This record gives sequence, structure tokens and C-alpha cells, in this order.
Amino acid sequence: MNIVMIGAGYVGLTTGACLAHLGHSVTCVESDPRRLGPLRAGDIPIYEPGLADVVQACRLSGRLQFADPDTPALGTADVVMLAVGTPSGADGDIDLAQIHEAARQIAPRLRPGAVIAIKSTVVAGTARSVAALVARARGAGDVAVVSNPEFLREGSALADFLTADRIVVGADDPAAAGVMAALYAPLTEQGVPYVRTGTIDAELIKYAANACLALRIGFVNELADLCEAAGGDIARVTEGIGLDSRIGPRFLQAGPGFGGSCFPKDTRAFAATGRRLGARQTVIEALIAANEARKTALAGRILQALDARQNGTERRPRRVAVLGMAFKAGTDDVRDAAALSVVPALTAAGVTVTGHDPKARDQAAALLPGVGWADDPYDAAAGADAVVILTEWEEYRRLDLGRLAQRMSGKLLFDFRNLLCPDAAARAGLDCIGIGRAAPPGTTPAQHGTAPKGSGGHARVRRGTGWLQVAASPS
Ligand SMILES: NC(=O)c1ccc[n+]([C@@H]2O[C@H](COP(=O)([O-])OP(=O)(O)OC[C@H]3O[C@@H](n4cnc5c(N)ncnc54)[C@H](O)[C@@H]3O)[C@@H](O)[C@H]2O)c1
Ligand SMILES: O=c1ccn([C@@H]2O[C@H](COP(=O)(O)OP(=O)(O)O[C@H]3O[C@H](CO)[C@@H](O)[C@H](O)[C@H]3O)[C@@H](O)[C@H]2O)c(=O)[nH]1
Repeated sequence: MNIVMIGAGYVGLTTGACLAHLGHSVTCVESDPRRLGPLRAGDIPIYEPGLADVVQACRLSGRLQFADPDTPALGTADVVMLAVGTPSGADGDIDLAQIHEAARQIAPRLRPGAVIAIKSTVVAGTARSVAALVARARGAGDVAVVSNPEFLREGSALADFLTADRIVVGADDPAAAGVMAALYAPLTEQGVPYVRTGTIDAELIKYAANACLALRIGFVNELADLCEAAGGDIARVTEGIGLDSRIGPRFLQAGPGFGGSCFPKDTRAFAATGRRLGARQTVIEALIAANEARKTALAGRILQALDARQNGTERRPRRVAVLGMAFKAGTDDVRDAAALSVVPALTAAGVTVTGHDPKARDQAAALLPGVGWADDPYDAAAGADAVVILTEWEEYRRLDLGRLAQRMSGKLLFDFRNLLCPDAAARAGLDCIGIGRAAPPGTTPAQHGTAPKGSGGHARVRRGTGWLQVAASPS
């Protein structure tokens, strides 16, 4: 089939390359020259493991091409997929401007019977409103609009697409449903489950899936706080609950709070949809607040421990190495990453920050002025009072703690991904403060702050009898 993919970002590029890999003829259309330029030159403008090889192979086979929005490929497309951004707008609700703009651009140029498939994450009712927009632009209702949400994760996007847990297609038009079934036949013939619904249900499935996964993480993060307070160990507790087959072991890793381009924005849009339609999602509203407060409170925890290590009244400049800018390992994406909350709060408190990330340094540097950058974690740690791990990169899991300790001037190690063994850290002379387990003797136990109403986006972290004000994320 002839496919045109509008938007060659994390989803469009991966999905387009995978559809070409499955035998379709795909043109990826990109309006941003900073992305289109490298793609046309044979480079990949994002980091996604394995993607460069698939793109290269499909280009050479002639099944994958890159074009600007003027491409004639639109006129012969069987399916045009929209994989443009759907960021948060006012009040957390979705901003559909890119979807509407793309639909307006392509509508007059499609052949009758073509199908528009919305791959972007969009709120319930979007496919229907886009169908009306397209019909108005064409003066005819001869192009159907279906919902085909994407469930891939960054860092494992290829495998997530090619061996998906399920494909969801929401189509209100039977002929369009048939076209989509043919598109995905190479995967469904290999046993990938295929869920056919109406457009509204498909749109709701996407948000419900993300909300459900985010809730697990929100729950396990608060459970970690309880473990710390009670003297438990979150790893043992999640192992114990995860063996219940109704719960399962995945997505139970406590950490700095969920980030990325999807969970924060999609939970906000889900909650906003509930408010707009008079069906409040109060559980999700609480989750959003808890997750934001958690990220903000991390910096308070670091500052509190640094303060506790200052001797007497003399205050000397404090230095912190922050390892991990990406919102998770395996990607260069920093959207809503914990680092974007933690680092500005540290610098606002007068701390000198040196950052490191194996893939996301450039993206982070553009958003974090005033931060120094190091090429490896040991250089980042040089002279640092504390080292803070925010992303679960494999190279941080394998850190040589003795070497790290030698480079540092202090001995605080905040392992906010629980990558390291506290005993090994102690042997290296470091006080390793993880998530959801007892703090090492002599270090300050966790005290978890919240961002109370009217705090203007600042979190207050309980500190002795007073409150420490910590600047919130700019994101
Ligand atoms: N990133 C993920 O892991 C993921 C997974 C599933 C779903 N989603 C959803 O998929 C959508 C895209 O996400 P993303 O992370 O790939 O975003 P992205 O910002 O990386 O990519 C979107 C691309 O679309 C391009 N674009 C916008 N308007 C265009 C137009 N009219 N013509 C051509 N190109 C245009 C932009 O320049 C950009 O490169 C969002 O709705 C997101 O919620 C993302
Ligand atoms: O046990 C866990 C799992 C994840 N996270 C965090 O949760 C966030 C999201 O992680 P993940 O879901 O792995 O990455 P995404 O690439 O954002 O993928 C999510 O968002 C996509 C966009 O909607 C969906 O397609 C995917 O199915 C959904 O998993 C990151 O900050 C992770 O560090 C945890 O803290 N603990």
C-alpha cells in the first residue's frame, strides 16, 4: 500500500520505517527543516536504538522516502497517517492546532477513498471533528478519518511496534476499517491482536492505557515513600506484590516521578477532558498533583542533605553532579524529564551543577542555562559535594564507585533510580540515598514535600521545624 506519514518525529519516523520494513511504500513528510534536512541526507535526527539501521535498509530498498509537505505522494496515498505533535494547551487540555493544520493541508490533495489515520494521541471526538473539517475542505465526504493510536515507548520503539501487544483501530466507516485491516495484515498474520472499535473508543483506549500505567507508577512512588517512613524496602515490596498474577511485575519501578512526552501531557489532557465533559477524573487529577510534587521535592531533598553537611555558619559554594537528563534510558528526549525540575531548583538555590547524559546532553543544554557539562560521569563528579542519578542509563548502573568517590569532594550519592547497591557504595565511602529504602546511618531520612495550593508552582519541603521553598519545574 502507499502510505504518507505526516510528521517524522519519534512516532512518525519509527512507524513509517516499520511500515516500510513490512513491505509498504512510505513517504514521511516533515515540515521542520532541522529534521527533514538530516533525513534526506541519510541521518537520523533523533536517538532511538536500532532505528537508523531500519531506516537505512528501507531507503536503499526504495520503500522509504522523505519529503516536505508539498509532496505529490499525497495524491496517490491509500492511507495518510497523522503523527504530528499534540501538546498541552491551556488548562492542560490538548492543543490540536498541528492536527487541524495538517488536515487542512492534505484534505484537498487526497484521492477519493483515501483514509486519514490519526496516530497522534488525541482526545475523544477528534477523529469525528477532523472528518468534518476534511469534508468541508473537500466539499465532499469521500475521505474517511479513523483513529489508530500508537502505544510504542521511546527506547524500545521498534520492538513495541513490530511485536505490539495489540493494534487498535477505531473506524466509524466499514470501508476505511477494511483498508486499515489490510495495512496491518503483515502484523496480524503473525498473531498481533487487532482491536476494532469506533473512533471514540479507540481515542479513549489510548488515554486510558497511559492513565492506567501512570497510576501504577504514581502508586509505587508513594508506596516507596511509605517504605522509607516505615523502614521497609520498596524492591522487596514490589517483588512481593508483582508475583500476584493479577498485578504483575512490570511498571512497578519507583523513581523520581514519571516524565516524558506522553504520561504528563496525556494525564493532563485526560483530566481536562473529564472536566470539560462533566465526568471528573479525580483519581488522575490527584496523580498529576502527586507526580509534580514528587519531582519538585527531589531538589529539596538534595538541598536539605547538602545543608546538613555544611559545617558551622560558614557557607561555601555547593557543587552537584547530575547524571541523566533524558526522561528515561534509551532516548535523547528530555520532555518533562526529572532533570528539568531538579536542575533549575538547584541552580536557583545557588548550587553549581555539572550535568552528564550519554545521549540527551544537547537537548538538555538548550533548556538548562548555567549548567556545566562533562563528557563522562567521573568528570561530572569532580569536586562535587553530591552526585545525583536521575536516568537509569546502563553506564550509571555499572559506575566504578571507588573512582567516583575519589573524584568527589563530598560523599553524598542520590540514586533516584535505585541502580546501585548501597553496600557497595558504603564500601567506596559513599552515602547512597535511594528511593523507598532506609537512608544510610548519619544521613537525613526522606521527607516528602507537596506543592500546596497557592504556592505558585513552588513546593515546600518539610525541614526540621521550618519549610524550605524549592523552585518548581519550568516545563
Ligand atoms: N513519543 C512517543 O513515545 C509517543 C508514543 C505514542 C504516541 N505519541 C503521540 O504521537 C504524537 C507525536 O509524538 P512525537 O513524540 O513523535 O512528536 P514529535 O514532536 O517528535 O514529532 C512530531 C513531528 O511532526 C512535525 N509536524 C508538525 N506538523 C506538521 C505538518 N503539518 N507537516 C509535516 N510535519 C509536521 C513536527 O515538525 C515534528 O517533527 C503525539 O500526539 C504523541 O502524544 C508519542
Ligand atoms: O516502572 C516504571 C516505568 C516507567 N517509569 C517512568 O515513566 C515514564 C514513562 O516511561 P515509559 O512508559 O517507559 O516511556 P514512554 O516512551 O513515555 O511510553 C509511554 O507513553 C507512550 C506515549 O503515549 C506510550 O505509547 C507508551 O505505551 C507508554 O509506555 C518515564 O519517566 C519512566 O522513567 C517509572 O518511573 N517506573
